[in-house]
Amino acid sequence: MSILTAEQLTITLDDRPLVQNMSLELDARDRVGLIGESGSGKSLTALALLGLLPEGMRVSGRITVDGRDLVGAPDRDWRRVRGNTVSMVFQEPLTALDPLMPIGRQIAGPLRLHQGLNRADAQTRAVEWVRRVGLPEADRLVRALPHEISGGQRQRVALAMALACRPRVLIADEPTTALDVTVQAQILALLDELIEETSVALLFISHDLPVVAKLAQRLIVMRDGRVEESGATDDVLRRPRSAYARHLVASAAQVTRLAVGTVQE
Ligand SMILES: Nc1ncnc2c1ncn2[C@@H]1O[C@H](COP(=O)(O)OP(=O)(O)OP(=O)(O)O)[C@@H](O)[C@H]1O
Repeated sequence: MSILTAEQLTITLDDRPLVQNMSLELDARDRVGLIGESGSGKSLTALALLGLLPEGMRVSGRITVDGRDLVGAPDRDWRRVRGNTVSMVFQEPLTALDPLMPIGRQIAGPLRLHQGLNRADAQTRAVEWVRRVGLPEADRLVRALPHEISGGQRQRVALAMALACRPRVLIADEPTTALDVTVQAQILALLDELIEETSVALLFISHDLPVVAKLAQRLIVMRDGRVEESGATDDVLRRPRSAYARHLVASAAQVTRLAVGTVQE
């Protein structure tokens, strides 16, 4: 049985469809990339999978976690899943972090809530995670507030928070878009290592095809709220079927050629 599925997922606001008939399936160790231009419905899909859609949006279709349909389920059922079975990181880590709480306590919070660890054990685990995500002086850093560390470090903390409870699915929505290119590459390499090590299934959302292609084995291409094309990453890159996917691949190839040209000059 798949861990997480969406079937015929449709999201509407005032009868206007924003996402239509979206389907996806995530099994253990799957790495799926969701790609499309701005406004294509990627983030709303992610929020729907977490039961976090803005007020007023309506969802139809099915979203199952371990076979159980959660569309229309009460928030207490979603809370049991969110941050536990299905976890997330977003573009701006500050949105996930409490500005007034030391980062160690923020990583420890979900461990106490979902895994029932006591304060001391949760804090010890938080220090281990801070170390694991490559942050220096973990013992000291757990006492820092989010604004006292850099953007890249904050995204490492967000990854630690997301993975500490050993979720089975990680949804990462543009997790490196706000970072500069060097830091972006470091976070992607860390993410790659962590998902390999923890066997977590990954849904990686981005508008940047080369970034997605590096991490994902399968791609889902969205446009105007619909799935335009999906398939193995290699197939989509080599033989894009839809005009839109061809355009994405051609633009990415052009950017790569330009970048290579710059290096050679
Ligand atoms: N809170 C909201 N209220 C009204 N419309 C919204 C809201 N959030 C998103 N939309 C609309 O839903 C559609 C899909 O948006 P979504 O944010 O999912 O796109 P996206 O592919 O994630 O884009 P981006 O890459 O810019 O984040 C867009 O037309 C957007 O304008």
